[in-house]
Amino acid sequence: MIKVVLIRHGQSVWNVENRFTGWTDVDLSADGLEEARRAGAVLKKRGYVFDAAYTSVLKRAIGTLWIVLREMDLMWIPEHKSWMLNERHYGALQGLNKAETAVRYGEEQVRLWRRSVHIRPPALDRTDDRYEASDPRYRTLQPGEYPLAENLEDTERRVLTYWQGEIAQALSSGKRIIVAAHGNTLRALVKHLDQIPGDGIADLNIPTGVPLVYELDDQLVPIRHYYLGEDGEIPDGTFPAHTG
Ligand SMILES: O=C(O)[C@@H](CO)OP(=O)(O)O
Repeated sequence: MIKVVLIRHGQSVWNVENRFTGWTDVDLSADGLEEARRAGAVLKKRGYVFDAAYTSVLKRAIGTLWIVLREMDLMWIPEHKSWMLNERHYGALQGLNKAETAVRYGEEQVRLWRRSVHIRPPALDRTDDRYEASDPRYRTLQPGEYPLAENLEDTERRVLTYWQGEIAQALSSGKRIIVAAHGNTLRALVKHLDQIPGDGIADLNIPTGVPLVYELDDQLVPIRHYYLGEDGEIPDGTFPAHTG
């Protein structure tokens, strides 16, 4: 049986400020640092060991991974970073306060921007300071590949390209893997693994800093999944919806 551990980064400073974050590279909050430390301690206590780690090029996910690996005394394992595991690009909403945006555009519009699989948030303009295509970390993107705004389907496409090209192969070759990523990146991955059609994923909110374990068969089809807390396995659905 194959196991993969997914973990959403710990709470970020923009989760606290309730801002649309996307590809903005914000730090973990004090609580987020502590969530990551606890996650590492829980994984160690439960006997988990990893051979390799995968994360995005954003410091809230990288930092979470580093803290987890430090707690587990596994800082030496190979780490693979890719923009394909970045959070969903939130376009021109990045930086705006979610509650203020709901007052301005209406709750329903904001719900669609946040949770619809098909609707994209307003696009970023290429002249906007938040358009960071020239940042060195994005130099491997092809011309036009840097997103101006993504819906969940767009995110799912790139996450699955990376999953199938890199992570699935590592899992199939027997490597024990942890993936430290983001709320919507992991929702996209869960949508794929559990074959959740259409907008069925809309109500799934993955909590920050809690290991989510997927047990998979040889074909990487899920057998079962659960969160890992201080007292052991926590069935999915017992976490309150996360709004950050
Ligand atoms: O702002 C974001 O990038 C994400 C994750 O925090 O938010 P949401 O839950 O609205 O998709």
